[in-house]
Amino acid sequence: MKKRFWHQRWETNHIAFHKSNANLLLVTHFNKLSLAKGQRVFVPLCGKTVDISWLLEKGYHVAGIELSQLAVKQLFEELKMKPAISTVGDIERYSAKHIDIFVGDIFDLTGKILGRVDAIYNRAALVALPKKMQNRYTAHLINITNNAPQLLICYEYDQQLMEGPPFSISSDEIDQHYADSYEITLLVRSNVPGGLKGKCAAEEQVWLLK
Ligand SMILES: C[S@@+](CC[C@H](N)C(=O)[O-])C[C@H]1O[C@@H](n2cnc3c(N)ncnc32)[C@H](O)[C@@H]1O
Repeated sequence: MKKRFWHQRWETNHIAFHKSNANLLLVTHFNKLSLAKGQRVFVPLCGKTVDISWLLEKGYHVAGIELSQLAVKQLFEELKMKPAISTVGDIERYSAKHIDIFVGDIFDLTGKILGRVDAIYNRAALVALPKKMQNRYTAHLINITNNAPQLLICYEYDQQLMEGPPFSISSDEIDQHYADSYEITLLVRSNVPGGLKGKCAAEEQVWLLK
């Protein structure tokens, strides 16, 4: 996906991926990461997800990265927080109490800029990237977070029936991306009611990578 694609999505408010309630799979399975309050959760490709608000309410600190400055401005408005804005290299950082959101391309984000990460919440992120970017993304994420444990939410469906995003990720692909770095557990696999985008049968899967 070209960066322009995502900027246009935000500019035209074409953001069906954005949900108004915290993701039920996050709420149900986040405790499997065994984090203590005050630990820092990284939300890659975060958009303005209300999952960030849920994490903050539960007492976690949050870091995120998002390409669209518009999305990040809306996120802080909706959180009713006034961020301090600074620039580090090609990246802007919007910071407020217990939250740092970086604005820019995740591939420009280094481990040093990101800082400590205790866990990753990876929803609508890996599946948002085309196949040819996925290897680079998963390796980069492991590198900049020092192999932090992850809660990863993916879809699996017949990619011939629908174009992404979201893209389909098979169990074999999960193994290819993560088996060298993590112990992989499939927490849940369930059918998407009505199919993905109402178009094709799909499964949603939650993976715990520790
Ligand atoms: C499908 S949306 C998901 C947003 C969020 N995770 C959620 O659950 O609502 C994918 C997001 O990734 C952002 N994005 C795409 N490519 C990116 C990149 N290379 N670096 C940072 N963000 C990116 C897009 O702007 C978009 O907001």
